[in-house]
Amino acid sequence: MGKPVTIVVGSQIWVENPELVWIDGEVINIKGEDAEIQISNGNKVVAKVSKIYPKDMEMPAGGVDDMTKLSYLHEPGVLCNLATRYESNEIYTYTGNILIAINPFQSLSHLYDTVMMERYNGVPFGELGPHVFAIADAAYREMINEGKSNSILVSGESGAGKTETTKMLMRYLAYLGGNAAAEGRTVEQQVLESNPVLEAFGNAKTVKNNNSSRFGKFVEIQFDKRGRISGAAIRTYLLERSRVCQISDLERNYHCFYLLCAAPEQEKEKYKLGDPKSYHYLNQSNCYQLDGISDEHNYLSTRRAMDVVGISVVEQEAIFSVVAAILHLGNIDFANGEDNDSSVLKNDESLFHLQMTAELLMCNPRALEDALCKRVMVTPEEIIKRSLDPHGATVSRDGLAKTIYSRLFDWLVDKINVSIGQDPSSKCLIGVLDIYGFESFKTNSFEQFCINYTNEKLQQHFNKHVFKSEQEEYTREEIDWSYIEFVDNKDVLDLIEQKKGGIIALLDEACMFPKSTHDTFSQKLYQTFKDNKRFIKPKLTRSDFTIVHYAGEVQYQSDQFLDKNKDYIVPEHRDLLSASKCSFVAGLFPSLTEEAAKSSKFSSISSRFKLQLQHLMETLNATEPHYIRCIKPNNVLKPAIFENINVVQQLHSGGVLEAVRIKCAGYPTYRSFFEFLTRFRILAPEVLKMDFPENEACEKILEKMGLKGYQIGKTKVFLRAGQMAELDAKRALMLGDSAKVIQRRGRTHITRRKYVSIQEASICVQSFCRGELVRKLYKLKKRVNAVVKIQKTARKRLARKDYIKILFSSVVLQTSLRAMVARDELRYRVKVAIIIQTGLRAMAARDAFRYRVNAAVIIQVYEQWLLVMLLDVECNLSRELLFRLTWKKQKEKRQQSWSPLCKLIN
Ligand SMILES: Nc1ncnc2c1ncn2[C@@H]1O[C@H](COP(=O)(O)OP(=O)(O)OP(=O)(O)O)[C@@H](O)[C@H]1O
Repeated sequence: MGKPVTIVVGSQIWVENPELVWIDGEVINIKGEDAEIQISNGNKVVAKVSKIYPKDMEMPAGGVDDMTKLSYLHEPGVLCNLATRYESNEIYTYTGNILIAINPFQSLSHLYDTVMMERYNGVPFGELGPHVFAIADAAYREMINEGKSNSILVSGESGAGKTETTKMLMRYLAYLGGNAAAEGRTVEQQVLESNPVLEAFGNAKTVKNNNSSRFGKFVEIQFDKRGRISGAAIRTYLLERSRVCQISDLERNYHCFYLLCAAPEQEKEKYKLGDPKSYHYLNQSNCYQLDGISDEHNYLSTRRAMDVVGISVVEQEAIFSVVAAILHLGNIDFANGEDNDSSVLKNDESLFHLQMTAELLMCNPRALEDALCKRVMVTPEEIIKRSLDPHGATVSRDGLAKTIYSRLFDWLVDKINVSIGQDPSSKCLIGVLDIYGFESFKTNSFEQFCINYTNEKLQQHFNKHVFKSEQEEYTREEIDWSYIEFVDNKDVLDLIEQKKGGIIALLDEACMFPKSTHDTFSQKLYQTFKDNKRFIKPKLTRSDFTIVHYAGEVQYQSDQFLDKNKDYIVPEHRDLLSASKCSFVAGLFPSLTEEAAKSSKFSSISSRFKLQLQHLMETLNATEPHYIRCIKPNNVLKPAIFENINVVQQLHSGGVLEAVRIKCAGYPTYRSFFEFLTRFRILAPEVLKMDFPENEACEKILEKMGLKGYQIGKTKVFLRAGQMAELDAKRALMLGDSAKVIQRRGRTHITRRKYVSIQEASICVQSFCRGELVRKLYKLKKRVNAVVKIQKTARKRLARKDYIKILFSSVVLQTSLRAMVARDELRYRVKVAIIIQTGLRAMAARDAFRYRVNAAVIIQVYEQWLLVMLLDVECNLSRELLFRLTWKKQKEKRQQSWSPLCKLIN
């Protein structure tokens, strides 16, 4: 781990926290060895300076896709990066070339579709984001290009996603190396379809995983020269046999039992099967159904998969007969027999199940009962048949069930292997290892011992590989790495597997010695390993022992070690089944002579397992390994929950933090010259001014900072653990000082700008206000004017209306008056005229009268005149003329007196 080196007041750091494992905060005070920290949840804590780690404040918000890009490669940094990425559903992250896969517990189908496969096909490693396809692609390319076998090791705790990851790997490899136009069952189809078959018989629901593989698996995919899949082989490791007879609550037995109980009625009838609740091997737990899973449907798909992998219908019938026989076998109960320590079938029900078991296994029911209730003891003198008490018979029954099931499983694996076929001419293979991760429970038995032993083996392989790849990087960069210490767990492995005096050897020895008990075995262990640092005798127990594994201490309970280690089949059981009339059942139990020929020596589960592991390690050592570490982010199996405590534990047990430690033992941080100069030029600006080559410039900076032990490679600067932090701390100080100046100037600038802008703003506001006021005033004035105008117009209209009214009235008045006057005048004139006319007429009449009178006078005169005058004519004429002149003058005088009246009339 990168040691915290330079922590100063103001440093951003990580400090231990009981709930979150690590929490970030800021150092606010340092007193000697103690630092006072303001943590991000608002509290203050005091911690030892040596126990706090610097936080990378320049880490991108979404985290980095490769842990080696972290400036500080330490546990909190790794954890924070994983949590950040998981939050945005980035479930894959590299640590160098190790892929960390965090179980999303939700379908992310877009990550695994054909488009994604096409994207990753042939793309150099690291060019695209971290992905399981990238690992498979790298393995495939390496195999094709360098002609070297590769292996992909997938590990993690139960439910972490190993099997899912393995399936994705196999799908991708089948995509890369598949025969597109092949007819019938192709090898890759068979390899892929072997999964559901193995899962049906080797997987079960546990509290940790609804589909937990109860065995380890190494799938070798063989390729021909053109990179096409030409064969495959599946090796399995350590099937959990005890599950067949014993299950805890909330767990289930192997899926195949439930699938068969959900088979179509006519099939169930054939095997005389009923409800799962009626079978002892299934009803020890109350869990029968899995949420969202249909056993009925899975039964049919398992049968289909069996067809694809080449298991004939007859063989399938035989397989399910054996599965049904095991269920019936479990229901055979025993009661005390007549003799002491003897047993008999408990009741008719047991008899029925015994008969069904015998029928399905095609063996003699009597012989089956004998095999369960009796033991044959061979002594040098004679062969004795001894009865077993009910408990002994039950143990014998369970032993038989376990043996039959494990042999059935081995047969399935062999069959799949034969059916898929191996390619003897293949030179290259890709092996995919899906193996149980490190386990540490409250009670740890023989199974956990074997599992943890496997993990120690794989850890050693992992350490060597990580160490080697580190060395390769150093060699590429031509730097000296000779003094880097190799982190090894050889001492734990020696403790377990050493030929002489290792735990396995002592266990085998105990198993061979008939009088051994777990107590004597434990005492032997305590005695032998009392000085071993990796072995602890726990206080307060008589037979437990603790091993200090690379991932932590595990306390084992040794009480069942001896029984579980015995790889032993009761001869009566073997004789019974090898004599079965069913060739399939007989084939599962080869006769003693054949088997004895195979192995004459004593065999124990642990030593057989050790041998298997040795073979596995040999295979792995001959390949180029790639590692995938699966992590289970929470125990509630729900998406989007990241429990730091769980994850840290798994990072430890999966060796990720060990890999980090190996890196830290060498040069955990390296940066290209450019990156280094970009980040640290501030520490020696004068160096950059002098135009040195990049490597010299880096060296000058490091010298100036007084660092020792770093190395300058061809393209990169390699720093020892903590040096990055030291440089960063100095950079932080310098940045701090510069920041103060910048801040001061900045603040001045900002304040000035603020002032100016406030000023401008206030002017703007003022002018706006003024404008607004004026606008309002103008508006008011405009309104007043408008009002005045309106008033004026209104008044005008009113006045005009009045005027018109008055005018009209006055005209009417005038007219009336004038009419009246005219009428009066007319009347007056008419009167006058009448008067005048009367007067005139009267005058005229008088004139006419006078005239006539005159005329008559004249005439009379004239006549007298004529008479008299004939004599005086002349005198008369003058008189006439005179008269006429006088009359005319009178007329004119009258006319003159009448003229004003005539005018008035006119
Ligand atoms: N990449 C993934 N995408 C979606 N779901 C996943 C993924 N990986 C795992 N899971 C979910 O997690 C469950 C457990 O995964 P899996 O069976 O692969 O775990 P495992 O590590 O093989 O466990 P065991 O050791 O018990 O067999 C799966 O059934 C699936 O629901």
